[in-house]
Amino acid sequence: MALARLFKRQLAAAKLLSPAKTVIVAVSTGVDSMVLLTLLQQLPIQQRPQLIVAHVNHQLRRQSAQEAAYLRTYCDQHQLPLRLVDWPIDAHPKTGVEAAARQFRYDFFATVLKTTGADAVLTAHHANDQAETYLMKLARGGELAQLTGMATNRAFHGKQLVRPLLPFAKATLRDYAVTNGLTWFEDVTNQDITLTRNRIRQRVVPELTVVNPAFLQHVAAYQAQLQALLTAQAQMMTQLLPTVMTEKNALSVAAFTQVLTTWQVPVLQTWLTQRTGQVWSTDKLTPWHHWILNEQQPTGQLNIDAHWQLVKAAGIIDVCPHKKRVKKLRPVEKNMVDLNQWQKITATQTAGVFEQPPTPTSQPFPIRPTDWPLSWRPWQPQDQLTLKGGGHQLVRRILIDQKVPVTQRPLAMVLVNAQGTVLWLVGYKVSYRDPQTAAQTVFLALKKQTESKGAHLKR
Ligand SMILES: Nc1ncnc2c1ncn2[C@@H]1O[C@H](COP(=O)(O)OP(=O)(O)OP(=O)(O)O)[C@@H](O)[C@H]1O
Repeated sequence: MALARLFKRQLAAAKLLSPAKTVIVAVSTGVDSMVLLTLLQQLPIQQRPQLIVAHVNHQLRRQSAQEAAYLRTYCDQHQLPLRLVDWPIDAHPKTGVEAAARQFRYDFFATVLKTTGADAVLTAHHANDQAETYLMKLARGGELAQLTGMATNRAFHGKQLVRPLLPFAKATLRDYAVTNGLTWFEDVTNQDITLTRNRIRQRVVPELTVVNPAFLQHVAAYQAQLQALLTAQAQMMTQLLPTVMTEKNALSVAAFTQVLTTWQVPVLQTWLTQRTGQVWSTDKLTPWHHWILNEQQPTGQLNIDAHWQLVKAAGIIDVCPHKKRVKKLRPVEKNMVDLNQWQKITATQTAGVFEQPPTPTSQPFPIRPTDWPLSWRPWQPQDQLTLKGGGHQLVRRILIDQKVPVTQRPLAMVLVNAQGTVLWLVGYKVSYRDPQTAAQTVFLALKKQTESKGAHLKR
């Protein structure tokens, strides 16, 4: 049948159509992920990757325990290895439960990936999920690039996160489930139309599908076109940028005005991103663009955020850190680690170093006697982590790479040893250390209590 054939093509594109590969199948027991699991099980044995089922019992609904029990029986009957974890009720935050559940889920998938040495995590996102997210982002506003949507395949903890059902409509998956007599559980919260996604799912997408039955395909086609345009724009920028930059990587106003007006804002955006390592939204850039071109104001300074300012003089624009800020930096306060104790290290983060893992997502770390005492402190500009292979990466760079919002970056904390070496950028990355060189393993754990606005939209 068409679904099975196309599905196989998706797996082949991700290079997973082989018994030599191992995949983690994220199964929620909803119809989509039960179809994903069944399609994988139906693959011919000589092509089927090794399957490991992963499930998080979020303990958010009364039927959660029933779903977990069903999946346990299902996996027993089909001889499928199952990794199941409970999200402890006392770890549920008061607000932002959805985002926190998602964070816990992906942390768990990452742990399973690491401990099993699997090649990929597979989720059952489909074309309706893609269109819903697209419409939500359209309504919310933001950068055009965000409308490109979820990728079928993206990097995930050094491996892949693959969404092989992305080309398929939910209705196609449901038909498959009914035809093949699958058992699944409906999420009762899906009926709650006060939730934005559900309102779009139940009201907007069906209406647009009445307007044109090919609506889902059209969303996918627009996203592909947009991706192609963004790629072309990025190439264009690599050609334009050198024409406007001085030897010291500042911006020459005379050269900048020679650029076609429509390209000036993207050029400014690319230049600023290269110089600051931050992403700047287009709507913020418009007034700065006017300021740069304003001949009535040949010199001056413009604060563009809490850290950076544009400086205009002698026909040159440069971007520099605020001097005032640097002077105002307070001396770094350190807090000693109490082994086997949760410690509130910031207003929103509680972390600890333990001899036994207190949560499934705790990260093992090989510790040496000379490391003690350990301390928590805010990160400093020179802080860096050791990478496997001996290289180093600046904490600043890690926060940028992980797309931590600019406002959140100063709040990040590090765990340091007695020599001041950074062992953990809390919540983001653990420094590499060869286990052979350590006497003991400790476990680094974090309880998060925050939700970032719109975090449930992140893919
Ligand atoms: N409790 C769970 N256990 C295992 N996998 C899950 C669980 N919940 C969701 N998934 C996986 O994630 C996919 C998407 O689920 P869902 O649409 O509910 O998540 P989302 O929060 O909207 O998406 P995302 O996880 O990308 O934010 C599911 O099809 C399934 O593969």
